[in-house]
This record gives sequence, structure tokens and C-alpha cells, in this order.
Amino acid sequence: MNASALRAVNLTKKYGRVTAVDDLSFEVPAGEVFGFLGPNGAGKSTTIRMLLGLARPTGGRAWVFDTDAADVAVAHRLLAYVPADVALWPQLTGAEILHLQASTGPGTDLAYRDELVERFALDTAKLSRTYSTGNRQKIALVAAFATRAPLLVMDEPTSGLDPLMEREFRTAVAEARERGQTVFLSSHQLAEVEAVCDRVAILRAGRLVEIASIGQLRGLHRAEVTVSYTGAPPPGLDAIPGVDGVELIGAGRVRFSLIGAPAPALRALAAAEVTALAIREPNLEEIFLEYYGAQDPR
Ligand SMILES: Nc1ncnc2c1ncn2[C@@H]1O[C@H](COP(=O)(O)OP(=O)(O)OP(=O)(O)O)[C@@H](O)[C@H]1O
Repeated sequence: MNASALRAVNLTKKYGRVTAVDDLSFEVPAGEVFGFLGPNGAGKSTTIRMLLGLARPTGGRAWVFDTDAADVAVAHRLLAYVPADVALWPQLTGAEILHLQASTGPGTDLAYRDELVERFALDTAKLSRTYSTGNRQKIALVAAFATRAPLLVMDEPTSGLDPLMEREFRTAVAEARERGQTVFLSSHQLAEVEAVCDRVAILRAGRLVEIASIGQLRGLHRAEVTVSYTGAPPPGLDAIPGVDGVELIGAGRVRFSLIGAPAPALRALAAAEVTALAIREPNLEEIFLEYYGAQDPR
């Protein structure tokens, strides 16, 4: 089997004059938990629809492992999908739906599924038409996590979940990773992506603006450094590459932002009598805002 669980090459989708996805290429190695981020209208759902064979690309191609994404009969044996708006058969109970999905999908671990039903606090005896949005989402999540499909594709899967269930979701993603499943997770919940993903792709106006591990992303963005010292302030900070916004904040404290390797700044600090040093790395939300900040994404 191919070492890539998902591969997009020059994937493009135009709707009339709107280019929803523009020449997108990326690869998700098997076993990775991959975050797919972007503001509203960036092209995430359109990309997912092409990866699932639900929309035909205007240009480019996508593969699910070795299978062309358009060959849905084969590709969908390798994946489980949780859509953003979960629609269930209204006249079936949760249990009946889980049974149906286990018997038609790519193979289900029934014991694990029953454990997930407990952990997600689902009452599966109810008719699904009585379920809230969050409960419909939980049925779709339980059905997907319990499959042995090597790839799980999830589009905004936790938007309707409360914080306790969000925690279960994170645990279930970690368990999927331990089993070697690949998870492709489109999300607006940046703390969640930060907590569970190995790498993230950031999309803007249909184009890939960044693809990197969370650690690499932090390295590309500003960290905030606060230094306490006695005696004279550390000299020459302003002139150090990567150092910006040097600011004396009260007696014996200086703050500045830092991009890149900290070694030159640390050498300058060594000339002062430093009593405390704090480096706060940006979180994913701050990084995201730096990409999208003041600008209109479209
Ligand atoms: N069927 C369609 N016909 C015309 N334009 C479309 C269609 N589907 C999507 N678009 C346009 O393509 C662009 C990308 O939309 P898409 O739904 O993929 O974004 P998204 O990143 O998933 O957004 P969100 O976070 O709001 O779900 C938008 O400008 C949207 O208006």
C-alpha cells in the first residue's frame, strides 16, 4: 500500500468565475493526524469533496492511498467520513444506524464501538430524528472511529460538541493514531488542532499558504520574550536579527519579540545580570491571526 494516505496534485475547482480551490498540492503520509485550516470560504469543504469523489476537479488529481479519489467504489473502502452537517435516517434509532454502518462500511470493531457509545454518553435507543445536532455528530463520530478504515476524513467534526465530549474526541483521535489510522481533520477549533495534529495545512483563498508541523509553525512566528535583570539592561538587543519591538517594562524588565533561533539574543542577554527569563511561544490561534489578520481572505 502507498505510504501516502492522501495525495492532491494541482487540485483545482472552479465554480464559474470563482476559483474555490487553486492548484493545491499536498500529501498526508499514512499514520499522520493532519489538520486542515482556513477561514470561511477558503476552500476546505470543496477540497474534501474532491478527495471524497463528491465533486469533480476542474484540474489536477487526488488519490486515497493508491486509488484515484474519483474511483469511489474502491476509495471508500479505505476511508470513513464525518461530514460537517451530519444527516441520519430519521426513522432509525442510533443503535440501528450504528448497526447499518458497521454492516456496510469498511469493517467495524464492535467492542470498541460499544465502548465509544458509553464514552460519548449516547442513548442509542432513541430515534435519530429526536437527536440534537451534537448527538447526530456523536453517532457519526462513533461510527467512524470504530471502523478499521485506514483513513478517517472529518469535516468540522466537533462544532456541536460540549467540552467534555471534545475531550473524548481528542482521546479517540489519539487512539486512532495509536492504531496507525490516518486522520484528516478540517477544523475551526485551533486549540483542538494544536492538541491533536502532527502537521497542519493552512489554506487561504483556495491556495496553500503553509504546511508544517505545529513546532515548525511556531518557529516561523513571533515568540514573546520577557527578561528580568539587575543592574544595566542587556545591551544591543535592537540590532539582533529576529529581535523586534524591544520595550522596557518597568524597572529591571525588558520585553521583545523573537523570530527564529534564540541563540543571538541569548548571547546578548548573557552580558546582563539576568534573574529571570520567560519565552512564550505563539499558540496556533495567534499564528492563524498572523496569516489572516487584517486582510480580507477573499
Ligand atoms: N457549489 C458551489 N457553487 C458556487 N460556488 C461555490 C460552491 N461551493 C463552494 N463555492 C465557493 O467556493 C469557495 C470555497 O468554499 P468552501 O465551502 O470550500 O470553503 P470552506 O473553507 O469550506 O468554508 P467554511 O469554513 O465556511 O466551511 C467559496 O467562495 C464558496 O462561495
